[in-house]
Amino acid sequence: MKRKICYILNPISGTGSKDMLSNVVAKETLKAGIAFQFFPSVASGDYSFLFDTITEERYTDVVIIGGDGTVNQVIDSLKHLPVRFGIIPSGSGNGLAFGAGIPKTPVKALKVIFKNRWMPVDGFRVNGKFACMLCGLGFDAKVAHDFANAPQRGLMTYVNQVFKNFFGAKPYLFKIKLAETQFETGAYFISIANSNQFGNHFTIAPKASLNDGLLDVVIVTEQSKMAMLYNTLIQIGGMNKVQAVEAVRKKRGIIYFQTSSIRISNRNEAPMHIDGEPVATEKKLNIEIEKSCFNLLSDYL
Ligand SMILES: Nc1ncnc2c1ncn2[C@@H]1O[C@H](COP(=O)(O)OP(=O)(O)OP(=O)(O)O)[C@@H](O)[C@H]1O
Repeated sequence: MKRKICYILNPISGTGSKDMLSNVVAKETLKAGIAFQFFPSVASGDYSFLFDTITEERYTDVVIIGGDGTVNQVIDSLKHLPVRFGIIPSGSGNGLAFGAGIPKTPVKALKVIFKNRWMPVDGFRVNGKFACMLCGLGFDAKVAHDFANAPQRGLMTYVNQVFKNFFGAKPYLFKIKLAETQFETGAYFISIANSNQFGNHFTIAPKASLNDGLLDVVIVTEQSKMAMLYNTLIQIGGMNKVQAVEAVRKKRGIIYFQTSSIRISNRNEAPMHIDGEPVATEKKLNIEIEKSCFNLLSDYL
């Protein structure tokens, strides 16, 4: 079947000029001899208006020009259609794209798309809500909420929000429930990761794979701020080993394990984000992997 690309471009993601970017994309796609059309992203995140167009006009690929929030919304809306998804990273973090080895430079990202190689990727559900990259509770979610209210996007705004929040950060109380064990712990934040990173190559879950059927859970427990900084560096550096799930228990420092499902009682209603987008938090969370639920254009495998 002849390829036809539906580009969905978010005009407000990240900080770069979208006019320049769409010109590059159009020029390179024409050069590659592939039919295409641009569609704007929508703030509601509901792309059902594209169902008929994609089916009737036989689009084979949907390529998102945006960040993780847009990637989440587009894939959640359209993954039941027989299309492959691609990403031209142009958000502030780009955690899924970078986790899948997609380059930041648009021309290089387009090369990956034109190669037409893809891999199945897992998603997961948080109380039924779709996630493809990362769900966070606590500190990083507070940062995501403040970032969403900031007048500007981009990496520098994100870094500013991290510093602003760091000194006032407090631990929240959680109960972790796994098939194998359960325990209560105070924690600054919990990351439930499918991609290995928050974005910007900040690898909070260095052993995470996009298609192993497992979520990497990282619990940064109650400890001094200095110890938290030190242990987070150890975690990012890949020196904190993944524990066997049967051996997971309450401990100081950072708890790191892999599981296909987890239940969390969020006792103090710690704030929550899904794929970097702030969402209303919930007291009881049921989180489950959705194995190989979409195909991503990537030559990473
Ligand atoms: N046309 C639009 N107008 C206003 N907002 C939009 C529009 N399209 C999408 N959005 C919103 O833009 C927000 C941010 O998008 P996105 O996640 O792509 O960028 P980012 O936050 O800068 O990057 P990242 O998530 O990688 O950090 C999402 O909440 C999405 O709903």
